[in-house]
Amino acid sequence: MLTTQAMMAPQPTQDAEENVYRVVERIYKQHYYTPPNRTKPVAMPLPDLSKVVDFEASHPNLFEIDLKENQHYIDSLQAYNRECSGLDLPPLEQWRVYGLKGYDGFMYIRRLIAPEQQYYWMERCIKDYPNPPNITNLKALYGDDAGTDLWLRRKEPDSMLNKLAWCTLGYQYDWTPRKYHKQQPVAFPPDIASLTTLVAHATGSGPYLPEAAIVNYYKKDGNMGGHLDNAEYEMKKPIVSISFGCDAIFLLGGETRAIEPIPLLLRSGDVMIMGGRSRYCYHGIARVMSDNTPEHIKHCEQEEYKDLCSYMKGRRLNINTRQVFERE
Ligand SMILES: O=C(O)CCC(=O)C(=O)O
Ligand SMILES: [Fe+2]
Repeated sequence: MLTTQAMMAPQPTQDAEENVYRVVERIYKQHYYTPPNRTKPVAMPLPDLSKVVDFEASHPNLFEIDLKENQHYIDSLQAYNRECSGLDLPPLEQWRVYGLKGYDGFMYIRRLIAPEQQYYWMERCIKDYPNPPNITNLKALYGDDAGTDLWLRRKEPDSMLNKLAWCTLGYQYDWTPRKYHKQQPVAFPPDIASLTTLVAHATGSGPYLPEAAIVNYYKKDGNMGGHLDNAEYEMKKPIVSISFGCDAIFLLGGETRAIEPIPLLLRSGDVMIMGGRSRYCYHGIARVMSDNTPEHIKHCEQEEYKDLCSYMKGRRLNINTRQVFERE
């Protein structure tokens, strides 16, 4: 997978029929144009969003999934997780889980992470995860320590916070050969491990060992090109993907770019489980909806999170985890 446009390998030109993924991506992407009497480009108006699947509304391709069968196991796991990292998730019977027709193994949990908890995760993403020994996109450009204390140093003239695009946790993925380094991984954050293990168990994908994660930092109107995540040796285990900040239009495509992708609206606090067929499908972020900063971020009432929330206006964060190696 590729996180910044700068890192994207040039794509061979394909006609529209072969690359319908790209065609749909262009529809939703933020475009700019420079009117004749202006010097600065202006944003084009929003495209028609009526085809975007919104998990907050009903849609013929969505169906609700009942997880109650796993209740006993999840109760104990949840108690354990709450103790070790204070994840304050709703009880399982309140989880609203959706499946998507045609994508066996794909699940979407709506509003799993309450606004209060979202502040915690956004703070971790911005203040902690980019610090060494974790690796960020800044390392290749500015050296090993470039990701250190980005938040504390945000007001310094040479602050690099705005250039942060991704950080990798656990087993380090090397973008050039597109492989994982098998050497001793960097310690995986226990809070992300608890949350994603719990989600995987609750949705029937346990045991799950999150061994690598990517945190993506999207700027205003940002996007991520369509890609496959197929570098993991274990592909039967899902990618667990969590959204924070502005809404985004995610495209879930097929096994090739010739299959038309479905646009999905991802919202802050929602969790997506890309398992089964969807684990092998092209996907990406066509657009961050920067005008839709959620209320609890736009008008944060909590003193300690006000600065963080003001930074998050127009932005989006995503944490996604992978089990890299086959076990048992
Ligand atoms: O930001 C997202 O929701 C998608 C991220 C993604 O696909 C990736 O990092 O591989
Ligand atoms: Fe991906």
